[in-house]
Amino acid sequence: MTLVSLRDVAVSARRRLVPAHYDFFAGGAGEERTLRDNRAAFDRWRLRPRVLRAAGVPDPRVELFGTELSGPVLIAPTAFHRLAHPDGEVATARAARAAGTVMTVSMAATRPLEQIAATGARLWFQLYPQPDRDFTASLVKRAERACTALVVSVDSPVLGRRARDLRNGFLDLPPGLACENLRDPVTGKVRDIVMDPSLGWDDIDRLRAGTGLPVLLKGVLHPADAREAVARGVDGIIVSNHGGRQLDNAVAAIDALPAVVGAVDGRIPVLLDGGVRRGTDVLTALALGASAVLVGRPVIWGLAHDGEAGVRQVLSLLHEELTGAMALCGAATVADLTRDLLAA
Ligand SMILES: Cc1cc2nc3c(=O)[nH]c(=O)nc-3n(C[C@H](O)[C@H](O)[C@H](O)COP(=O)(O)O)c2cc1C
Ligand SMILES: O=C(O)C(=O)c1ccccc1
Repeated sequence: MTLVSLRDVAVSARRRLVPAHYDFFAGGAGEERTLRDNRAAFDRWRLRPRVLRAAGVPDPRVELFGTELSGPVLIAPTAFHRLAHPDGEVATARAARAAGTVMTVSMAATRPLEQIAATGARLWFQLYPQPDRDFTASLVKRAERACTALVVSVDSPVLGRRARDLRNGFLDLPPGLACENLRDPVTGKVRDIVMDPSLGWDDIDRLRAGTGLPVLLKGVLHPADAREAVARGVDGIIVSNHGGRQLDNAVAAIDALPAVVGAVDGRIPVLLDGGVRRGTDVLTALALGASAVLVGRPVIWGLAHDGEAGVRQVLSLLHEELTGAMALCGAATVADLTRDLLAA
């Protein structure tokens, strides 16, 4: 079958995955209202293209924290890639490298960070700061050797209640798979990831003070939090509701974006994830002030479909769709993706 959109890749992935694993990847918290709304909110936007701009072939490149990327679509951190494909995160990283974009490695990756870095991909590391501060510091040290930014997930003081996983009894990885970056090098034992409800701004200050890497906060939806992040010297914000997997009834990511962009007022990059499935979704997010977007599930579906090649396909479909939509809007570069291109 020829795959002409991310929807086709998702269909193929569903056929290949064990149902409980498919549900783990696809599912959200509670009634899955936020999960659905991430998509529905993009569906509501309409574009008002410009004509006769003589824009030529669009150039979608962006620069983030001093590095140039082939386009504004990055890979969001997602857990357990080896559940989708035996190569796991190594395949994802190879695809990111081929596409010229960043892969954000999840703290719950099933390959060691050093192996993922050996692909030569540009990596960011996603961190759930652990109550054991020495352990957290040691993880940050490892990330500094392999990655160019730290993404701190701040939307998970507890794990969301996900009905599909509860029903399926999906609690943990099957034997043979583990969160390799939580393995103790001496004992070989793997720690559990702790969601820390005591995490506060002081912890963000301490993390920042302890690393030279740019620090992004992932999971910000409220403009007051965005303002606080800027005041504390945070380097970037990812507007996200964790793909609808944490707080159900949380606002759709694209609906939360404008107020956050307003609060940040250009001082640091604002990225977005949640429900990005089309080039026109990327275009909409950038027109609303995002510097770039990330995709979570589509990457998993690509992996399940065909490993590295499947993820490459997902990234190139989005790239093709975006450049096509830019051309049709008369946009030569991402700087031309302005608010006036959106109807209403
Ligand atoms: C299966 C799965 C696992 C995830 N694991 C993590 C994780 O380990 N850390 C994290 O910060 N976010 C995690 N996320 C959230 C993603 O980073 C991202 O916010 C979300 O998937 C974006 O929505 P999308 O899937 O609609 O693109 C996960 C999402 C999914 C679907
Ligand atoms: O963050 C998530 O959404 C997620 O599914 C997860 C699962 C296990 C460990 C860490 C994160």
